[in-house]
Amino acid sequence: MGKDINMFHLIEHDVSFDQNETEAREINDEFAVLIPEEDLMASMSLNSEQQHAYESILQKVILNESAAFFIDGPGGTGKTFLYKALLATVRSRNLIALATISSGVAASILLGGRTAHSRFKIPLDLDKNSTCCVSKQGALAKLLRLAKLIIWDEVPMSRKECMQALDKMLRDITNSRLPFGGKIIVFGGDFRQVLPVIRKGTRQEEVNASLASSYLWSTLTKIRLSENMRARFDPNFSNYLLQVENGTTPITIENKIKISNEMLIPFKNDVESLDDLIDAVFQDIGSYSENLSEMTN
Ligand SMILES: Nc1ncnc2c1ncn2[C@@H]1O[C@H](COP(=O)(O)OP(=O)(O)OP(=O)(O)O)[C@@H](O)[C@H]1O
Repeated sequence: MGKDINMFHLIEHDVSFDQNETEAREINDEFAVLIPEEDLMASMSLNSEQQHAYESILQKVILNESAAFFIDGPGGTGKTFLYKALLATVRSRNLIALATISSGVAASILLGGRTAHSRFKIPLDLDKNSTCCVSKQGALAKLLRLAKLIIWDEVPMSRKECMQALDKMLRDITNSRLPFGGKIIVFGGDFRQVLPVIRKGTRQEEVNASLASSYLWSTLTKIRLSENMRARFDPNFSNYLLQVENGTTPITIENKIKISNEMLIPFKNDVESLDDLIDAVFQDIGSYSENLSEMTN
């Protein structure tokens, strides 16, 4: 547990926080999250797989029906694009949608995004009986009960006990036996990317630690995205990426991935080849300072 600020005697009188004020702040902060125009428009340019996911999830929000999804998609298939469309649509109806993600850096990609550990108060030392440090009467519990949609991206890299702790806590604060207390949860990620880190663990131990090995896995509706939107104008490259992720690329004798010749920049010398590489990857790098969104995309 954190320390009480009053222990440090920084000022003469004790600092106390009013429960109602804290509640109001937690909730107002969520209502105050900006909704970018481009996220609102995103729902109009979804591909057919994203559209199917978007409609299935939104229908549950509209009907207020319990549901838990897993969006399974290799890198670049538009998972983040889909979350942005969902968050914007739900928030534009003046409803609370919480955006969380397993890693800190990535939390900044989704507006209002927080790490799942911080948002749900998941303890760092976890075992199968752990639950989140959320008081049933507290401000966070109230916010979670109000939330119409909870998104947790990059879930394959978190240990299953994290999602199980969330499940237990939500059942507790909602007094419900339904998975995740009947809330609408969208997990997403790609098991081909990063699995939970287990110190000196074997591949099997990593798999056993992941959500796919949890009792929760069978309760999730799986929706697959397969069209690589990042490399959609380059089908050869997008097929190649999929082969790498599926472990089906040809490998060289040193057990390294073989990159096909058309993807290689021929070596001339250190300086020229580095320039060629930068030009090939970034094309018009000088223009990026004027257009940040082009750089991030
Ligand atoms: N329907 C769409 N229309 C136009 N652009 C899209 C669409 N879906 C995704 N994109 C674009 O494709 C790129 C990849 O999408 P996104 O970042 O959402 O993929 P991702 O599945 O989250 O990838 P990763 O797993 O690598 O994080 C982004 O530039 C995004 O803006």
